[in-house]
Amino acid sequence: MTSFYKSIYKSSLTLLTDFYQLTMAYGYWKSGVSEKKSVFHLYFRKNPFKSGYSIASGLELVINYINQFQFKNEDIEYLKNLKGNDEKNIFEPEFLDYLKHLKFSCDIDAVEEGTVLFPNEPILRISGPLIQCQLLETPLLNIINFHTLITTKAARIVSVANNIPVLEFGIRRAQGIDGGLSASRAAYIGGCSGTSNTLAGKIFDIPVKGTHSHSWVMAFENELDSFYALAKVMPNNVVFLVDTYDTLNGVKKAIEVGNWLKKQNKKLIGIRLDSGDLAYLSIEARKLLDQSGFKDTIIIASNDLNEHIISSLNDQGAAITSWGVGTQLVTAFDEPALGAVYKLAAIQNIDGTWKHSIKISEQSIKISTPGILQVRRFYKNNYFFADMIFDTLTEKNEIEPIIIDPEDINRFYKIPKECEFEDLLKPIYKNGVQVYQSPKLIETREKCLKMIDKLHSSIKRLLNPHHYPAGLEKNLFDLKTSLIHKMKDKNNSFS
Ligand SMILES: Nc1ncnc2c1ncn2[C@@H]1O[C@H](COP(=O)(O)OP(=O)(O)OP(=O)(O)O)[C@@H](O)[C@H]1O
Ligand SMILES: O=P(O)(O)OC[C@H]1O[C@H](OP(=O)(O)OP(=O)(O)O)[C@H](O)[C@@H]1O
Ligand SMILES: O=C(O)c1cccnc1
Repeated sequence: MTSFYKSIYKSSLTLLTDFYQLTMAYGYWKSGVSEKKSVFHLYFRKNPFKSGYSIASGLELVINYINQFQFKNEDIEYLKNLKGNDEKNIFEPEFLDYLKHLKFSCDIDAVEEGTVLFPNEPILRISGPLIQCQLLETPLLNIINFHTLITTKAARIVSVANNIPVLEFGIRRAQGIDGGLSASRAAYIGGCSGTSNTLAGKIFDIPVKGTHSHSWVMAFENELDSFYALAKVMPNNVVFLVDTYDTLNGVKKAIEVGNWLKKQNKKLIGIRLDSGDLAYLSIEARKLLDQSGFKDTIIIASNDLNEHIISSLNDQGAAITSWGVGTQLVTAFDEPALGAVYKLAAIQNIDGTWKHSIKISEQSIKISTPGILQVRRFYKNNYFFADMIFDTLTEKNEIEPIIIDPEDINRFYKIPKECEFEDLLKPIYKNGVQVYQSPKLIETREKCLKMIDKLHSSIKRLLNPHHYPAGLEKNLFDLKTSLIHKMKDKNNSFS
């Protein structure tokens, strides 16, 4: 998949960053702090779509990005010629030389793709020279924000689809070429069964699927001729779009051609409905198909579907056996950005000890969490029980089995002794060397589906999902509270 990056983006992606990252990098270098060891976390503050959970996604693309991270001659040439307001070069040659020889040397720990995750839990933890951590902020957010958003959307759609396949049909309405490719990949991780996006199929090894469009029907004298033509050209892959003129009439014509296919020892695989009342039409279509002996013929529905419409159609008893979902999935239509952030959480002192860093805000949701964090997931009876964010600087034997939600201190939970646990952040890079290999995409998809099974149904429901118990380990909560008080005192004092 790395070759995909090389072929689509022929030149380097290192400058795919906000310009202020480069000016700050210059500032760190000039101030002599560029090599100070620092720790940053990437996390989101709230689940998108009013969901009870999210799914971490995008790590393999992060790895691809990091593996090409290097200032190439062409990047340096570009930066060299940038002028400030005074018409002078912004960056001095020694700094550009430093960038030219910069070699990625950070540690990265990450939550694996397809993992269920909750607000404030780091998806990525980056530790290393301040300058490198800073330069990575924008691209890491770009990749993880979009991927996690779309995988979460797909998981929600798949979760209401009652084990019926969901096909991703979105490339025509996606946010540009990379938006479309990334969305196809992310949607597959979230449980979609295939994509109509053939390049995504080729690059990411996702099953490609499809029917035909209205223009196929319109290109022939009449609907019946168009169905016969398709049946003759592709007798093993016949799915007719039946709504070009009149849906139920279209179904009858599909049945006529289906009978012809039977005589050729072939099968009418399916029909697709793309307009009108999908509940009523699917039920009526099913009756017509069954009466004519086409009990196995599938009914695919499409038309601006989303998780709410699919859920409603199921409640209405719709006889749909496959869903085609495009626009609303690949654009995350109802909430088009995840809003994950990247915050400095600790910085090393000269003596090797760590100084905790915190960002204060009037909005408690925006106050960052200090420390070198890890996420511990507790299990009970094979279900997720609770998640604890703790500071790895806290001595092991001092970690308390109590978690407190920093946004609502009335939500605190005691972890029973019998709970098993797993730490979610896994080593991906150590001192700049990759120590993790991404699984195959199909394995990530399976893992994601299995993991969603371990979530209690109350957390998965679309409307007002139950709040999953997650929060800060007690010591970390206390540390954060005392730092907030300290910072407020310090910044409010006029002496
Ligand atoms: N029974 C149903 N219950 C709830 N929503 C439905 C039902 N049937 C269709 N929808 C959804 O309603 C929305 C609008 O459907 P509508 O029937 O107005 O479209 P349409 O008439 O086919 O229009 P167009 O031809 O522009 O696609 C779509 O998102 C569709 O998926
Ligand atoms: O509705 P989505 O979830 O995005 O699914 C993809 C849509 O793309 C096609 O529509 P087309 O571009 O032909 O437009 P139309 O059906 O709306 O006329 C297809 O018939 C679906 O309706
Ligand atoms: O193959 C299909 O049926 C398809 C593909 C893209 C968009 N809508 C439908």
